[in-house]
Amino acid sequence: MSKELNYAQPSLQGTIRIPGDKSISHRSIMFGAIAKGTTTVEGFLQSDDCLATIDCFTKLGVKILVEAEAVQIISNGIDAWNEPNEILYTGNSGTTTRLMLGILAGSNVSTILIGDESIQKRPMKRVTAPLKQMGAHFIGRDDAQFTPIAVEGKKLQAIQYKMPVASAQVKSAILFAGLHAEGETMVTEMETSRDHTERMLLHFGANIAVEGKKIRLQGLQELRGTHVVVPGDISSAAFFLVAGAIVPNSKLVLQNVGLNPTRTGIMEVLQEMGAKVSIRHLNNVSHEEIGDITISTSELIGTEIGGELIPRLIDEIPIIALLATQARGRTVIKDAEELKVKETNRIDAVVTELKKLGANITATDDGMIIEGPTPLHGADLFTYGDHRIGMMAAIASLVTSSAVTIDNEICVGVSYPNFFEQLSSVIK
Ligand SMILES: O=C(O)C1=C[C@@H](OP(=O)(O)O)[C@@H](O)[C@H](O)C1
Ligand SMILES: C=C(OP(=O)(O)O)C(=O)O
Repeated sequence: MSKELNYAQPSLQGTIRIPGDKSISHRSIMFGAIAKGTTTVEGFLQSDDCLATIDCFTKLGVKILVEAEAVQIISNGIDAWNEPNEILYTGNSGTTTRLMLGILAGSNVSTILIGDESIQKRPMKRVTAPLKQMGAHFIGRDDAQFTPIAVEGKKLQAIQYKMPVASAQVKSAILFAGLHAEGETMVTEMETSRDHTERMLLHFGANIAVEGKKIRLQGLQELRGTHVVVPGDISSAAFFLVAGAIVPNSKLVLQNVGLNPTRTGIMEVLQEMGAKVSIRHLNNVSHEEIGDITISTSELIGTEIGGELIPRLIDEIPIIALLATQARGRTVIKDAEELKVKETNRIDAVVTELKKLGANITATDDGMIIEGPTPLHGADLFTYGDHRIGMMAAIASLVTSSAVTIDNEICVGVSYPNFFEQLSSVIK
């Protein structure tokens, strides 16, 4: 369904409680299903992607009760799962698809995984190849590069794996498989990526050792159900961080934001660009840091973003590109080829759509170059069915001189179902 966004010179004021982190919500269900006993989750993100994860485990016979943000998972452990009589549908979710491949590889069930049109184009060999080295058995298009993929659960062997790509999904798929493999699995990262899997392993009582970019996990450990509190998603907060900084006369307080350092690249970029941003009420929940962030309208300057920062802000790049259109000077985003294999090719999508609004932005092989500040005007924008492109377009419309229309507002439900309600609540 298309949506017209027409805000006449708004200012943004107020407080938003940021909904649950998508990565942590997925993992809370996965670990709850693997562990023996009852797991309770608080602050769960009821978005399309996370519900796809719940649906997969329900089909495997795990009992999962969802009541708004509270979830209860009752499981007798991975060995008690049923062989499903239906195909597991992972929807639009790369995280569900790749992590499930790692989990199912070492289970004792046979299953088939399929996703939506976007998932069917996203590369899976980055997980199926190392998992095969551990003894996993997959059948799928192009040597298990693309879904649908059939998985026959097998006894696995530990692996020592040096990652060729900075990806938390690849790391996590191997760690999940390693948990059900004989011996000690060691993963060495190229760059540090989000470490929610490692932290949740600790939270569920597993023995895991992390030394710099090396992670060691002893196989065949039994996990026990526990209570998990999910912090707010900094990738969702990012849209309001940028809105608060670029919309005139604005001040926003974002509560309950996850501040795990493997995710806070956008905070460093905002500070580097001169944004008026501060953090208060730092706290810890379930092995994750949280806090409240205040942001106000700022004079911004261009910056360079690359190297180890990229995995720590990978999903925020579309909205950071919009931020850069309103900053003085040049912003260079590099080392971000991974954007090409997200829900859509996010280098092409961001550059094409921001150009329609009048931005001075050029695609490069591994990112983009933006010159600013540029006044933006309205246009009909295409989301490519990608939630992060849809939300970037909505935030852009707050600073355009005329209306922006987006072709699909529903896609925001993948990670942020109440995005438009929360946006409306702070527009004055
Ligand atoms: O592990 C995760 O929860 C995620 C890892 C990242 O993907 P990659 O591992 O492909 O970089 C990120 O883009 C995705 O939104 C969530
Ligand atoms: C890339 C994303 O998620 P996934 O890989 O789980 O589809 C995202 O949320 O931006």
